[in-house]
Amino acid sequence: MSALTELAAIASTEAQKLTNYIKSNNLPLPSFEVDAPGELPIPSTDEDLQASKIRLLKAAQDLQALALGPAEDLRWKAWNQYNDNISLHAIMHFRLPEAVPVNGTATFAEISQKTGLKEPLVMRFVRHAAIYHVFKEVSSGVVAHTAGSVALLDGSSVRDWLDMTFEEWAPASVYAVKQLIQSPDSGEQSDAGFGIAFGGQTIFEFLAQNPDRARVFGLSMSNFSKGASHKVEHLITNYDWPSLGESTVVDLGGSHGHISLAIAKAHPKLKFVVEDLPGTTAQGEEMLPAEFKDRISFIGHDLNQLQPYKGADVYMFRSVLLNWPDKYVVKFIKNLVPALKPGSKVLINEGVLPRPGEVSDWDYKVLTSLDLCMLAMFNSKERTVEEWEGLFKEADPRFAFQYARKPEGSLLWIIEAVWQPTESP
Ligand SMILES: C[S@@+](CC[C@H](N)C(=O)[O-])C[C@H]1O[C@@H](n2cnc3c(N)ncnc32)[C@H](O)[C@@H]1O
Repeated sequence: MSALTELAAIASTEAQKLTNYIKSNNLPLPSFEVDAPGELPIPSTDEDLQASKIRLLKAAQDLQALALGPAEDLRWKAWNQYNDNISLHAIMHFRLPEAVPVNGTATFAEISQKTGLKEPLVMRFVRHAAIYHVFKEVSSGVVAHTAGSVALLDGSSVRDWLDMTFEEWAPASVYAVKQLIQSPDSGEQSDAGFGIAFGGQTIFEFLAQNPDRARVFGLSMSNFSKGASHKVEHLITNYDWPSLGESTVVDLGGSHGHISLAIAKAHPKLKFVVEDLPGTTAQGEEMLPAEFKDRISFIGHDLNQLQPYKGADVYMFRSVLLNWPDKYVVKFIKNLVPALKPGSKVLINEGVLPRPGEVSDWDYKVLTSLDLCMLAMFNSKERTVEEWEGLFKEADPRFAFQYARKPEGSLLWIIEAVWQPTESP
């Protein structure tokens, strides 16, 4: 068997297995049509089916690479990644999805009239995006939605993510390598690719001055936390919250408070203090449902300053420290010390960089690309377990590192250290 036929056989076997499950459970089959399911309808808890899906994805990706050969594969990968995004970015920015009725059609001229984008440009963007099933041209010049274009409608979960990717993350990635040439030894966020693209600002300085973009960033984080690998449920069910009783948890870099809110719903005895930069916490306060106002409060706080809330039981960093170079992570942990009481826990819920083969191919791809994204955006990185442990030691040897474990299906690990001031010098 050639590698090509072997991969095709794997793809066929796995696709059949997934289809059998979907059919035997009378679930909707995946398609590009407007009424297609939002995701492959297989349970996130079924490891066997999830592994099957990952083998299918890997086989499909490798098939394309082999069918093209190495030079052409690289040529088109690099080229398409940039150009595909032009049509998608334009479709999002000029709100083309809103200009087409979900179960009807609109002409290029009608879309142009509603969006203000010139008709020839509407045609170019729609025809290009339709290649990857975002819209379809049902007859010449007449456009209908697909599952992909519906996913971009206002209020959909992926829209903010794409918005943030196009507006902030993509320009940063273009300059990632330039940063390594200009300032290879820098330990500063402001030197990252983002800084080169945005006049020396860090993303957080930029967001502080652009509340509209801060809102999109916050919503993206909240949506990301709903994706299978970053679901907050992994943290809710795999950390021993019940043993804390009536405790207070400080959620550092807690954005609009969506993580605290989700944990608060599941564990009614806990109280939360969400800390973030003042603009973000002000937005979070506005968005907080009234029934949680007695259990969730907000403090505008810069991680660079000493921790203002003293004596909490848990200080939690979730998806925060990966944004910072090592010296800042050490500083942020040190800044907690004067506020800690013996037994206070520092809980970290962040990615851990695995070695090749330690996690599925899909997870490995997500984590390594997140690692590079951290480089471009923040001059930072994803870390190994040993690196996490080392950062606590460097911050203060009186932290007792407890464990780092990965909940099943989650890309975010649960890492805990306890403040034990009497046990070490
Ligand atoms: C990647 S988001 C994570 C949000 C949330 N914890 C989650 O899991 O979805 C990082 C957060 O850190 C906040 N942040 C960045 N710099 C900060 C600083 N100097 N002080 C406090 N928070 C900061 C950002 O505003 C943002 O909300």
